[in-house]
Amino acid sequence: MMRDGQFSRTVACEAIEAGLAAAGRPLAIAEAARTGAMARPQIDTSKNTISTPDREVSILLAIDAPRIVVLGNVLSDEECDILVAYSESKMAPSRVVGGTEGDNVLHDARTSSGSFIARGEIEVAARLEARLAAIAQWPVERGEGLQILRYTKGAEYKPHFDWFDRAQPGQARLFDRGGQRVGTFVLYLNDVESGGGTNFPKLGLEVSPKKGGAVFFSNVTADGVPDPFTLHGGMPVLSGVKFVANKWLREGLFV
Ligand SMILES: O=C(O)CCC(=O)C(=O)O
Ligand SMILES: [Fe+2]
Repeated sequence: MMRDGQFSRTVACEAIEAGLAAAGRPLAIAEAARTGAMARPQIDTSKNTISTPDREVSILLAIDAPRIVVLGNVLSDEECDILVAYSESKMAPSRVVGGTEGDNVLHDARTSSGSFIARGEIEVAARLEARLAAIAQWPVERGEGLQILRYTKGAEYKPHFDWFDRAQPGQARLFDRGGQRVGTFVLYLNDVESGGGTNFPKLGLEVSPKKGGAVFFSNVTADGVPDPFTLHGGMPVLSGVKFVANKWLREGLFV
């Protein structure tokens, strides 16, 4: 594409992505076919650790399909504390995507409180975003901001999918800004006294919250279609409090 007589790859990519989104096509898959790039976020689990620009992250568990990777040492204790302190002042009851207009609504299935930190809003967020981009080999520009959640005793998030469903009223328009949610990081920001694991009921798997650790899962299969085995939830907190940060990775640019 020409702009001021020069070829602009960014502008060309944006135009292609906008066209594919309008046609309802999976962006990352089509782009992967065209450029040889990856179709979904990918974590290299061939070694026991991953080097990021500023931190060695450890791999604690890896499952191929659905793709799930449990990670340790993703954040320092201090980074966790900063994110919790920063977000606590602006917590509001969590909502789920569910309105007929694609809006967010209150729902019994999700009883946490939450707040958003936009990409790069604070230095710690920017640092973490660069780290997660290195871990998942997925550009920062294809990620949403951070969603911080606080679960007090008894609070939970019942099993659900993170991907958007075109067939649901109101959800189709969520694809307009960045396409499908192809990957999820749930980052644990504190140690929970009891309860509060992230469970995958179709797999019989429960990930225990561990401060600074995380679970990553790919919401789509290698073919780019939603993976029903990623059904997951936040188990009720039995004692103590639980803080997590969610980071959702999109198939296209999230701007
Ligand atoms: O709190 C958890 O362990 C999971 C949270 C989650 O799945 C979500 O917020 O979408
Ligand atoms: Fe989720």
